[in-house]
Amino acid sequence: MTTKIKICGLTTPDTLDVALEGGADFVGAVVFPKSPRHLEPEAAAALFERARGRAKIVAVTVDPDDALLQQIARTLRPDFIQLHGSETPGRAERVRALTGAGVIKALPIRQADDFAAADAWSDEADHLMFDAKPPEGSALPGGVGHSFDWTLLAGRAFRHPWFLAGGLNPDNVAEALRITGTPMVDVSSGVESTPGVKDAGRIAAFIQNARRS
Ligand SMILES: O=C(O)c1ccccc1N[C@@H]1O[C@H](COP(=O)(O)O)[C@@H](O)[C@H]1O
Repeated sequence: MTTKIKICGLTTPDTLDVALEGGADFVGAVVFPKSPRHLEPEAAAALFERARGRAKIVAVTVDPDDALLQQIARTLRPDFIQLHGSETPGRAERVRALTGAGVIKALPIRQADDFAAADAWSDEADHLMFDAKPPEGSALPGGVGHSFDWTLLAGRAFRHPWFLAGGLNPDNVAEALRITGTPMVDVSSGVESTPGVKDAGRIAAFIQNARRS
């Protein structure tokens, strides 16, 4: 089966177009003011309209309150809300009701027992995303280019197609696919020249290398 690809934290028309022309399946807008990739919902809506119907639009959020979810639903109208904070499974139903979007839940992984949280989400999330636990003191829960030990995924099965995230880049995505057999990959800082600045060549190379694997 073809690997599904999500390019996250896009902030410019040029780099969004490279992702779309390369055939990205998901494109992500980060709505989190502490992130160097942050876009206000209205700005994200204006930028991502060109992606509608071409790739699934994902709003990446961290513990969003109801008002923010409603604002995102009204403006950006994403296909998915990515929950990248300490949301509980009980929150998913409310997220769906407020936004009409599907739910991607990111779970931070450092060691084998971190996968225990996946069980409680298996009925609640459309897709789980296994991302590396960020280093101590990091201001961001994701988007920091940190990876976890991919062999921790060996022999695990999940109810829905899931994403591998954290520290992926054009040079390691083939190996990540070989080791984990993940059906979906997600990348942000690994296709940037500096934090928050996407690099068109790296986006194209990432997609090409993921597809070739
Ligand atoms: O990208 C961000 O700034 C961000 C902010 C807050 C929550 C999540 C964020 N990014 C997500 O983290 C993954 C992994 O990032 P990376 O590839 O290791 O840089 C990214 O794809 C986003 O889904």
